Amino acid sequence: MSFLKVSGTKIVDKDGKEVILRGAGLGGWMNMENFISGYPGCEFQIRAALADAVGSEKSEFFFDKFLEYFFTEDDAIFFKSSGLNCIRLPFNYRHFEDDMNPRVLKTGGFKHLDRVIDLCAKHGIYTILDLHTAPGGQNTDWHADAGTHIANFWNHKDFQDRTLWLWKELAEHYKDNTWIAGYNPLNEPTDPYHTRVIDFYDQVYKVIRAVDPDHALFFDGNTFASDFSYFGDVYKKWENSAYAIHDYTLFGFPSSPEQYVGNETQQRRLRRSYEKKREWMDKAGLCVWNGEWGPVYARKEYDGEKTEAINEERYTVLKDQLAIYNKDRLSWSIWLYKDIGFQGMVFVSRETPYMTLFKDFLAKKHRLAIDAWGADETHIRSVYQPLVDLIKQEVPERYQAIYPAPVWKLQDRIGRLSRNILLSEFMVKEWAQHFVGKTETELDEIASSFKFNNCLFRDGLNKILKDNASLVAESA
Ligand SMILES: O[C@@H]1[C@@H](O)[C@H](O[C@@H]2CO[C@@H](O[C@@H]3CO[C@@H](O)[C@H](O)[C@H]3O)[C@H](O)[C@H]2O)OC[C@H]1O
Repeated sequence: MSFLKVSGTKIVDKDGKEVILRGAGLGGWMNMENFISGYPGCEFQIRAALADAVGSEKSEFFFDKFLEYFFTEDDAIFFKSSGLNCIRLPFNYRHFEDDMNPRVLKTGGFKHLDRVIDLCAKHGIYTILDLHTAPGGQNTDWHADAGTHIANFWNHKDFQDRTLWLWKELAEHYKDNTWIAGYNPLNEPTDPYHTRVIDFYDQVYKVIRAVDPDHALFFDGNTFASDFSYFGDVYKKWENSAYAIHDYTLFGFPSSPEQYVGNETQQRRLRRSYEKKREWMDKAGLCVWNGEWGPVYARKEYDGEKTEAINEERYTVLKDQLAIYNKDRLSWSIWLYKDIGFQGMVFVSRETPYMTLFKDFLAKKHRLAIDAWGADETHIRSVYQPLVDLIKQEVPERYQAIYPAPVWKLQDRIGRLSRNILLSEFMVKEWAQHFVGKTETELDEIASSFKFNNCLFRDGLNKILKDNASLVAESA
């Protein structure tokens, strides 16, 4: 077994044979996220709140069990049987470094990461290591686990230096592992100046290469992996590197401007928005990896009778995206492998202890639209409209678009700050309170809700992925 390499526009094995990586992201695991696992706000907040509520011993026990059950050998077997060959593994820097004890490696961080990498390898699945959360927050959203919309990673050299230190440690640890297809040094940067991200990549490239000359690097574009327009000819300095877009389309979300029927105009729009993201790579003849994409799905408990029709529409979007990717022989990683029922290939059954315990709380979260991802907030829009109106009235139009505009419209910014950050913050203790008085056995049962055999399958999605795997195998 030898390392995969980037050669021109392709990923190849040791014989120069093309390998197309098709897989999914293990979001919500070593970087937990609100809509994936059902808590409010950010991971660092719920971890602190749980420790406050039940003590640090029980809290650590619960999270360790959660990490263990979230991905086991059954998951690897199912994943492989879906015709997929690569898992993107997002992780939070906090597993490896404590903010109060910087630059001291927490070796316990490797416990589950090593375990899952080895399990995947055993079943012939490559992995890509994705630093989803860096000190200070490398982007403006909840999944950077910073608790704020200011991506302070770009404002403090020390946050960047700590991340360089961490990548050196990780590269040392994994440099000989040929089942790791590569490193994805930073998920979805949002650098308002567009240049600091390139400087950082250049530094991280050097730090990793000094200890690990072999693994491929996958660099996300700026502004949530969508924009390479400032990258110029920097690629000439970086060998064995691919470039990652995240190809989400509005058509796959409740905020879609129209019903998606896959007509010619809609397909053209789908392709155009994808091509725009990869323009720079195509001009320079570089390798593209689509590190995240995929629709979200309707749920019976919230969307009622419309559920099936909505999901059929989303599957049409999914198939049309796959057709585009197949034509380009694109490597991709769909978002998401497992969650509590919004986007994952598999999801925790509503009958489990976790979902029963949080039934009412989850309904409240949905009613208040506090998770930003795929939220339909039309029913509570009037509450926030006065704030939108006030800003529109008092702030000159030319100052209303703050980066990451235009990706974030004024309405989105207000939603992120007022619901996803502020309102969520008020619900953190309430989430933790659900665990008070539970014994270790009960905590174990709650965590085991995330085990593969306690999950249901999103059959429509899995069938499309499996059929696609057979299709591409035939035409290979
Ligand atoms: O952890 C993931 C996270 O990586 C992912 O981030 C979001 C990606 O999409 C961003 O918005 C898109 C920007 O480009 C436009 O063309 C698309 O229409 C938008 O969807 C969004 O701001 C990021 O938060 O999201 C899911 C998380 O679980």
